[in-house]
Amino acid sequence: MWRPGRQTNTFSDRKGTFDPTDTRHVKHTKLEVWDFYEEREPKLARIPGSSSLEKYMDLLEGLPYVWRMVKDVLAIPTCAVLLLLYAVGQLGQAIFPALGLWYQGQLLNIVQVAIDTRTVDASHLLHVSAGRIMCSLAQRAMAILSFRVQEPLTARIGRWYGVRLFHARARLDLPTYETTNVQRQLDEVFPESDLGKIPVAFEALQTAAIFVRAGTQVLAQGFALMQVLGEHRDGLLLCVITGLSQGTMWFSQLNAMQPTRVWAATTTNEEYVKMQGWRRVVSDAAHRKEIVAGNLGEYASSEFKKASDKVGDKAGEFREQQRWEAVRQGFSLWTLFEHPFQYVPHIVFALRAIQYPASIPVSLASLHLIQSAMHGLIANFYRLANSTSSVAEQLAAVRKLYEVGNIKNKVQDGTVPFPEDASEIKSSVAVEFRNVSFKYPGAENYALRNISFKLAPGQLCVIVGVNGSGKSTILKLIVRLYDPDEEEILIGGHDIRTLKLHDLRQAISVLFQDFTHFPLSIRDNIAIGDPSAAGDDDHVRLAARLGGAESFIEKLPDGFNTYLDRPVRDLKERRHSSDAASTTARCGMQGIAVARTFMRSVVSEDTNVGLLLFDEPSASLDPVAEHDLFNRLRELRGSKTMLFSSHRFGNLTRHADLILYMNESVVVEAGTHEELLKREGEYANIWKLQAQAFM
Ligand SMILES: Nc1ncnc2c1ncn2[C@@H]1O[C@H](COP(=O)(O)OP(=O)(O)OP(=O)(O)O)[C@@H](O)[C@H]1O
Repeated sequence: MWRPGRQTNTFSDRKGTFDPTDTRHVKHTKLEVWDFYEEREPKLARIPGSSSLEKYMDLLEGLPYVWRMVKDVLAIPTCAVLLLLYAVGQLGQAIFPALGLWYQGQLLNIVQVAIDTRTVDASHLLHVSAGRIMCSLAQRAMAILSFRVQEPLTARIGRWYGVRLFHARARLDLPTYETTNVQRQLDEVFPESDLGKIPVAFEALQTAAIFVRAGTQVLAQGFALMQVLGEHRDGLLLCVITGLSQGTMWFSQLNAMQPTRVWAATTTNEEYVKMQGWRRVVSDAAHRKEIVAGNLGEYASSEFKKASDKVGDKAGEFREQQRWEAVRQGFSLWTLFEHPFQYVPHIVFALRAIQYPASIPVSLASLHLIQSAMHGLIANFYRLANSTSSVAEQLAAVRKLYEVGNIKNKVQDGTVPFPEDASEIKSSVAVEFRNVSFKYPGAENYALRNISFKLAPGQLCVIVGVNGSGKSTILKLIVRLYDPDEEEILIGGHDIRTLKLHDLRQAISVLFQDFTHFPLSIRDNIAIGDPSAAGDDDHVRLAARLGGAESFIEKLPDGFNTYLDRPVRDLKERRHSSDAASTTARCGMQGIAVARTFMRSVVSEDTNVGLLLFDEPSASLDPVAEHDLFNRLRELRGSKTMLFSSHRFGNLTRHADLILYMNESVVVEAGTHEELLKREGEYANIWKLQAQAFM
């Protein structure tokens, strides 16, 4: 935790928390007026590839998932062949450069022999030259092969995992989806934008390929280099010197590239803070009036100067100080010698050339050969070392990828099929709440307390009450968006927790108050109400007609194919039509939502829906449209049980078999309209005040 002393400013690039007084894990540096705290690196972190030692634990945990991933990827059609080609390309790129190096050494031998004996073995020369050229060609061909294969491979793996991840996310229930941990888990796996994103699985394979390739290359090049060295005077000496100079250069570059760890900065220098305060006073137009009217210009200047003199030259912004510190740290005794060290091999070469003038051309060529070989070798060594840590990161990513599929839903599935007898549904279903209490996850107060009521099959229940009284929550519990904390809900005489979730939800048609429109076409928005009939255009059209949306939809230029909110934006500077269309379309949204519900419940003769739930569908309608909708609902529901929530006391309550009048999470009064009027309680009072206006 960050325990603020008298800090006035803190910055941080990375998310993280630490205690600045914990000197074992946090390093404190004074950067002029700033106190800079950074997380100490583990001691081993300087060794390339070890900076993520803790990630190796992830690596172990990730291994079983990798096995699954490999099996999955190989099972994707044609991926096995593509992967094989990719592996060949990668291995080729590792082996051919080493082979080329060996041929180059052979060429040098030929030159050496030519100088010493004045003879050339022409066929050997031809053979070696051809070998050298073939290696170059093959190396290039392997690079092209890898590159060409990568595109279809990435696309195929991406598509396969895309579908899998889509399902992993789509299947989650509400309380699970709303959990912070689950959200974090999903965020880690789903990139914000898919643009140019390489699928995690392919990235992991690619990293593994780089790892294997770099390892093979190090071995092959090392081997070839040994061969070349064995045949050249001073080869080993030149090799060691070149290796040392290049290795150290890499090492210092690597250190310079260390990523910023978790850090924070603060200042306790009061004069610096005062300076910044005055700076704001004069730069912010909001203070100008008072500065001028109060004659504060001179005073402000002298105060600023006083503070500035006290702080002196240390008054830099934190970022600026941090930059200077980085520059300061960049200089060391080693950096002084680093550069001249690069020339040591040349000096050694020059000295030897003076000693053996006859071998100058060969030595020159071997120097070049050894230098470029060492360069490649060391670059590969570092690539290898770095890829070990990224292999660990990739494995962790693969594990997360698969774990998303294992997230358990909080609402547990039941085992009892519903309805056991299909004709049961046709005659609609009974609903009963037995002393149900419920709190939303993380909420302190009850959203429902001791709710009890009973609805016989085919009855109409209207739940009324002010906003926040708990009406919607009753409907949400019936479809098991959440489970009650206490007691039980029965549907058709069964505790709903025992019923198969799919069957239960299949038997219910629900229209939520805060219904949303999917970024799909209007047709699909309606059809989604009943996936089993989604392909039937007449069915969709009828649902739209019954929902009162057909005439509105037909007036749109693209009719049922109109997108209210197009998920793919045209890539041009301005958009005219789509916005205009969506403004007009908004008016018909309610109708589309009702049509979606009807698609499931009333259009089809042999529907399996026995219970209709409407959560304030008339909230945004004017009284005439509301009256219309009520009549339509009453007509169309047939014998189905219906629960209807509303904060208005109007038309529908008079037709209700049961009215639940709710206030502050409890049912205050229950009965028919007549019964409640007779009782002259709260319902009767409010009805008298409100209802006539809507009749
Ligand atoms: N997802 C949620 N998380 C936490 N609390 C919630 C959530 N949804 C509703 N509530 C709270 O539960 C209580 C009952 O809400 P509910 O939505 O059931 O009331 P309502 O009578 O339907 O009102 P409205 O018509 O405004 O939806 C309210 O206090 C509300 O703030």
